[in-house]
Amino acid sequence: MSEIVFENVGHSFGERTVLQQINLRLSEQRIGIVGANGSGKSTLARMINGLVVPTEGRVQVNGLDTAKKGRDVRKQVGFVFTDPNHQIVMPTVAEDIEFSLRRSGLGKAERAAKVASVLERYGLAGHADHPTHQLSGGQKQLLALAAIMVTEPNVLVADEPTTLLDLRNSRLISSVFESLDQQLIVVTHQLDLLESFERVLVVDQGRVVADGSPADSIDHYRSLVS
Ligand SMILES: Nc1ncnc2c1ncn2[C@@H]1O[C@H](COP(=O)(O)OP(=O)(O)OP(=O)(O)O)[C@@H](O)[C@H]1O
Repeated sequence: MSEIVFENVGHSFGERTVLQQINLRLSEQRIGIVGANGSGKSTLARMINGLVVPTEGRVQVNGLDTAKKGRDVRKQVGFVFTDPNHQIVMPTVAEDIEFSLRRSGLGKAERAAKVASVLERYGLAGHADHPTHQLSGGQKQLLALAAIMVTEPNVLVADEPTTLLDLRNSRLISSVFESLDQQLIVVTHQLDLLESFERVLVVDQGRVVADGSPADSIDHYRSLVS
């Protein structure tokens, strides 16, 4: 399992401090992050692959400092954005997934086999040749996830990966998450997704205010809003 370490981390956008005094050692397989809108969850998640670098302290992934080794960190950490339009780049579903393998060094047949396997796993097998712009929002979310997972990252960070999904596809993602071998860190407002996770963090006004089992953390989160 990977180890992600936050050491006295803070982040400010200009004058605005959005995260402060974050100290974490994340080595569990499945970790959830919950909290109110604007509390700093996405900023925290983006720090794990160096998309956002701390303005105070440091973040390390398996010993690599995200501020200094961003490229190497991103080879290990796949990131799925809330809005799949941010990461879909190719005209068709299969091409988009294959695009992720362009630097893999794999031959054409191996790439095709990997693409076929993730299409199947993410419920997109019937859509291989569909234009990506014609997919529904939920199908785009599945495609964005498939295009990251085909690269087999050590860590997957997903920022609200089920917001656009119907019940069936949300269950599909839930079962995919349960079967992943990789470390998984999910920011979500869908609390039932986290029931089987090892650890859940609650972020409130830029701080981690609870950190424990899903039941305890979710109780704490509920108490913040009641
Ligand atoms: N690039 C940026 N420049 C300035 N402020 C930003 C930027 N990105 C985020 N913020 C601010 O940082 C704060 C935390 O945002 P963040 O997206 O991390 O919250 P969140 O907990 O993920 O919220 P949500 O649940 O609504 O997605 C917000 O007040 C937001 O306006």
